[in-house]
Amino acid sequence: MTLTEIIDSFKSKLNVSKLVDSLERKASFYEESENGADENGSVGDLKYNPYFNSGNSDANNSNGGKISQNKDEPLIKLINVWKIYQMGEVEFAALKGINLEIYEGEFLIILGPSGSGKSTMMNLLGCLDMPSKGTVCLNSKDISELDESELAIIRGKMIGFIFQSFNLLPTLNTEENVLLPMEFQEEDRKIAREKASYLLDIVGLSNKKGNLPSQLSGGQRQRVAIARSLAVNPPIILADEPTGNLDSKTGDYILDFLDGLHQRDGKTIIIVTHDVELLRYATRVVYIRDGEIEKIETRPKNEPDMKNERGTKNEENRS
Ligand SMILES: Nc1ncnc2c1ncn2[C@@H]1O[C@H](COP(=O)(O)OP(=O)(O)OP(=O)(O)O)[C@@H](O)[C@H]1O
Repeated sequence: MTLTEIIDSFKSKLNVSKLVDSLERKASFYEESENGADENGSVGDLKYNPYFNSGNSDANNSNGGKISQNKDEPLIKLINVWKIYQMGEVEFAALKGINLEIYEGEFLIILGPSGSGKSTMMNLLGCLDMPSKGTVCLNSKDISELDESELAIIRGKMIGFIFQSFNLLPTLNTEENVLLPMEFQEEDRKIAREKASYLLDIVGLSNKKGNLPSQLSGGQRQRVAIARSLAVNPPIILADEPTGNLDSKTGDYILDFLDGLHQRDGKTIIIVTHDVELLRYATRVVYIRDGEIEKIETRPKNEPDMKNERGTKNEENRS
């Protein structure tokens, strides 16, 4: 199947939730370790690009990936949200009355043990699934009032997804995987290729444009996934265990990269994870257990002792 045929078939459905559901959610474990950066670029060493950041280009988000709404309004709001899975006669409540507001510019971590409801929450925050009860608002719009194609469009513009299993299309090469969301947004082909080229440059994969996912390491695949998530310059990056399948050194690169997007570009980052190591990046932590919010903690970003903790860890990794 050619790229055009794949895109056409996706467009005809415009139902990304089904697409995502059907994509592989469980990644194979990559034992290989890699440096996290290629010779022609290092992850985390972001160059400022006015094309993406100035807001006066013809990028899809004409405000340069920022939101023009009232800053006092949450970007995403969950009001008494329940998710109940039906298994034959049996019902299971994976989320029980969640209330949460997420604001522009946060680095929010949703932390909980296995089975606590993190992925279920991520699917609702990303509008990939609908709640059984309660309301989810994206940019002040109740998503239940949008039809599937309206939802796919607003989701496509607002949210970049990073999954632990990368969710790259196996038959598309690196560049084509990054181009895919821009094709959905009907981006001009030439501009789209320029953006893909820029994004692959900043994630250090300019020399891997023609490689299929199977010809990349785990860390490289995750970097392709990050480049793809940034393709339409979304204001929100939503990541499900973004380092779950990476060695700790590559994981640190990926997190530093996301941290740069947060600190430098003001992007709103939301990560769901069970890994307490990631908390040092957060401005707010939501602890969930058994489908309920246990507590919410606001954290000073990059406290000195946290930096030391990170420095020590990186030193250990280098040795
Ligand atoms: N489609 C489904 N049908 C029935 N039960 C489900 C379904 N999806 C999830 N669950 C249940 O809902 C609960 C929350 O699942 P979820 O995947 O959100 O947890 P999680 O915190 O992401 O777990 P993990 O960290 O192990 O991925 C679990 O008990 C799980 O068994």
